[in-house]
Amino acid sequence: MAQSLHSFAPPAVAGASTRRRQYLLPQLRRAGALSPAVSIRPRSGRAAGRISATLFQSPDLDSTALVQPPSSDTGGAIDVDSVTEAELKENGFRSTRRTKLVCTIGPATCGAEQLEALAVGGMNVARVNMCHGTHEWHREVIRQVRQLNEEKGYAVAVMMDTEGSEIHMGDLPTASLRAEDGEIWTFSVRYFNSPLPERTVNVNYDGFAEDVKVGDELLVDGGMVRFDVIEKIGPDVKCRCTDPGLLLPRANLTFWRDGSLVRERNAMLPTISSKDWLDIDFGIAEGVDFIAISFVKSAEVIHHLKSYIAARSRGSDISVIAKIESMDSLKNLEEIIRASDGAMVARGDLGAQIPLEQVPSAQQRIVKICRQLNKPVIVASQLLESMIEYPTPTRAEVADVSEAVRQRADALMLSGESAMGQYPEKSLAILRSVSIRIERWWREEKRYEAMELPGIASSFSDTVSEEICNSAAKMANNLGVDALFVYTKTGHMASLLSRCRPDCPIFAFTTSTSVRRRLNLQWGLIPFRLSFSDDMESNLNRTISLLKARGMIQSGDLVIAVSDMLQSIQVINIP
Ligand SMILES: Nc1ncnc2c1ncn2[C@@H]1O[C@H](COP(=O)(O)OP(=O)(O)OP(=O)(O)O)[C@@H](O)[C@H]1O
Ligand SMILES: CC(=O)C(=O)O
Ligand SMILES: [K+]
Ligand SMILES: [Mg+2]
Repeated sequence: MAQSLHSFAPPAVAGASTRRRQYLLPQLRRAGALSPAVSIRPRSGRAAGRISATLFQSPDLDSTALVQPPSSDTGGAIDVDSVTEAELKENGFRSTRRTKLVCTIGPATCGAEQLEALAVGGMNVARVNMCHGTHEWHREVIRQVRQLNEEKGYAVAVMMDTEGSEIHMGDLPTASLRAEDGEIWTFSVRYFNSPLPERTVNVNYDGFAEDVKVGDELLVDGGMVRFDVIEKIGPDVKCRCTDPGLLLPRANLTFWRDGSLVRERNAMLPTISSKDWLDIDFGIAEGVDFIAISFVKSAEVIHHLKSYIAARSRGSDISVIAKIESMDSLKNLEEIIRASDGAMVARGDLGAQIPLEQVPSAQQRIVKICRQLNKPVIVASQLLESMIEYPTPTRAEVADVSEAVRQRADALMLSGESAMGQYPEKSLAILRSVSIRIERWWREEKRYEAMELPGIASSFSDTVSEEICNSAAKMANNLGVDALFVYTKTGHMASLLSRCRPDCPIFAFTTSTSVRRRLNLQWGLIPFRLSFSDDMESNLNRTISLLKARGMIQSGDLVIAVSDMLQSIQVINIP
């Protein structure tokens, strides 16, 4: 029997069903030379060009043969996020933040001024949660972010997070309701025409009243508030509050029996509901950069969605992020991450599905697998939960943020802290300062972790890229260079460098604004948009003069450059 969820949203349009044909994704193949070449530029006088340290270079890749007319739309321009530019100028390369920051946008931050304050404060990605708000509301947020990017030179990417078909409460008559110890509340699947009776909340899952049993424990938001089920009356389930607390609109519900999570027919619910498909169509139409899929159970759903996106939005490169927040997703973790473009450790719901004490090790495992498979990973939920109400974090929260940074997660995420909290900007500032401090401590202590980075390439050309990036990152550490430069059309080489988590920042030059925004989620990357040719010599000369003119690099800086056109490693002393 098909299970159904009430979406508490306009009814799904007929035809937008979940049954879609599966298409095979054309494998992205990077064109490029296969021959690795290592060349070293003299520490002074760049005009001397590439000198004889070339290890191996095929004759047709001779630098003179590579000169090509620059692409037409070049201008002389180089685009970089204005916040990063200011940071580079002020503090120099080394002090830039490597950990990326995602902010959930909600009522506290949806205005233009607040969005700009977050952009200035270092928000790399704005997340909108489709659990809340209307398409009009989300469209307006996305439009404002894009406008800020265009007018003020930020490069904030947009992530849409699907609702997913898990069981949750409906909307509430007020922003929150407080349940007190011993109170009797009704959880109902009934449709109420008029305002909800007192101490009553809706449940979105039709099978709820049938599935729960008297004696079950009902957890709101993974245990923030708890109830015992005491009686079932048709569509109504009467519960006694045992752990008091605040009920928030659409809070997640789980029920437990004899110490384990109950997964009755709700386990059959689709990962992507019909409402989610409508939201995904909306996200594609609005050109979001990332779509995060809630409650992923298997790799199949990711393949399915990726082929759908490829068919619906030719040439677009929306990344699909798998949210790891269920037992099934942990069971199929590696294949899910392989299929996705990135993952989120969604600790809120994860902590409601597995015992809380298992969440830290799950986090560590997810972060590690993502790093090995070269997928960006976001650590999310409750990082600074107390800052929803208070202007300073608890010591324990700072320790939690530090641990995620120390694990070298690509990104940290604010949820309620930025969506509806009292101190969104302060919360972001805490993430920023803790990230910078821990990153620096790590470098000072030279705590190079001995993480094995397995080969992930599927072709010889990719293997060459991987070897080049691994070597370049190692050279960068050993030589103490100031920055790595990578010229990359698809962003792949940039992510391979990021995977190595080198000591210095990585300047990633890419020709497209969408690749540039996507790279914003990855550890240590400073994405620039720049039109470049296949002639690395002229690319480098042009980049160096553009960056020098803008005060982002200085004479005497030492840089290592790699590219996915000419597979080489160059050591450059900025003249
Ligand atoms: N667009 C919005 N409109 C109103 N409130 C919002 C909105 N987005 C977030 N919120 C509020 O902020 C809180 C935290 O937001 P967030 O999106 O991170 O929820 P979450 O429960 O962590 O995520 P998920 O629902 O994906 O598990 C929500 O519980 C909600 O109260
Ligand atoms: C972010 C999210 O979905 C969670 O923590 O559950
Ligand atoms: K969600
Ligand atoms: Mg969740």
